[in-house]
Amino acid sequence: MKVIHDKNHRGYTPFEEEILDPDTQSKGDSKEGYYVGVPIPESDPRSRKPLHGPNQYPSPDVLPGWQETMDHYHSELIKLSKRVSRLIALALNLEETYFEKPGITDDPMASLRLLHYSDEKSNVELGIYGTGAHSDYGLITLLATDDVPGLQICRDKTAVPQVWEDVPPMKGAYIVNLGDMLERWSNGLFRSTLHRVVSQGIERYSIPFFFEPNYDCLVECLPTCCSENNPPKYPPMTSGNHLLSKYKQTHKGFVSDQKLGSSDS
Ligand SMILES: O=C(O)CCC(=O)C(=O)O
Ligand SMILES: [Fe+2]
Repeated sequence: MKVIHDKNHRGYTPFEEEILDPDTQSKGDSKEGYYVGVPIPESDPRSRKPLHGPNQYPSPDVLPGWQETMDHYHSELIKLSKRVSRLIALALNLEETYFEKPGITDDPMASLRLLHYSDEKSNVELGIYGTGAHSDYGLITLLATDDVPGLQICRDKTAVPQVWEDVPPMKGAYIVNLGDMLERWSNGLFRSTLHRVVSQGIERYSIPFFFEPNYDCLVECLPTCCSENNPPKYPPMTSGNHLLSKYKQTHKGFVSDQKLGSSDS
């Protein structure tokens, strides 16, 4: 297929291509998806960075208006994510626009993903999931779902055994999941949400929007989140390296080329 998932992490991913919890799952997630990122033309110098480049759009003859609709929705979700980030900044005793500052999310690596789950029923004992347990990688995720249940969260990631709760679908609302980078920035004050999809044997559609900081943004403990008695718990890391290492672990089909600035971590 021409629009298959490419080195810039855009396009189509087939069923079972992603495996979000390799330790627990006996096979890949029973979902297919389509990634749409920030559209960056080849002529733009930013396209030399890993995970940056043009989107893959189906031909307008097949899906007229699709490109315009996706690009518009994507850009609206960036604006909404920034508004939500202001609440988080205020809660962390930071300037309201802290996360919008140059170098943080002024050139974000935001991915919209159109997901379709098959009617395969999940089986927790056999390690078969719609989506294996994971937390998202960035700052926040805005998740829109249809009215088919299946999403579950685990409030306490460290509890043994883990307790999973259903998240009922809510019309017209986004589910906001906190990501790993926010957990690291806030020194664990905000914890990234552990979640999974246990499919009920009914097809399901969802659209997560992953709002991730600039590729080169260094995510390190915020000054308002540490003290002498509460030193930083996580080493600093860049947003880009975190994403690249996660994609390599969880996507069978992901092969990033060695563009400027990419490194394994
Ligand atoms: O389909 C859902 O409700 C969740 C999907 C998800 O967690 C993800 O793609 O990261
Ligand atoms: Fe997720």
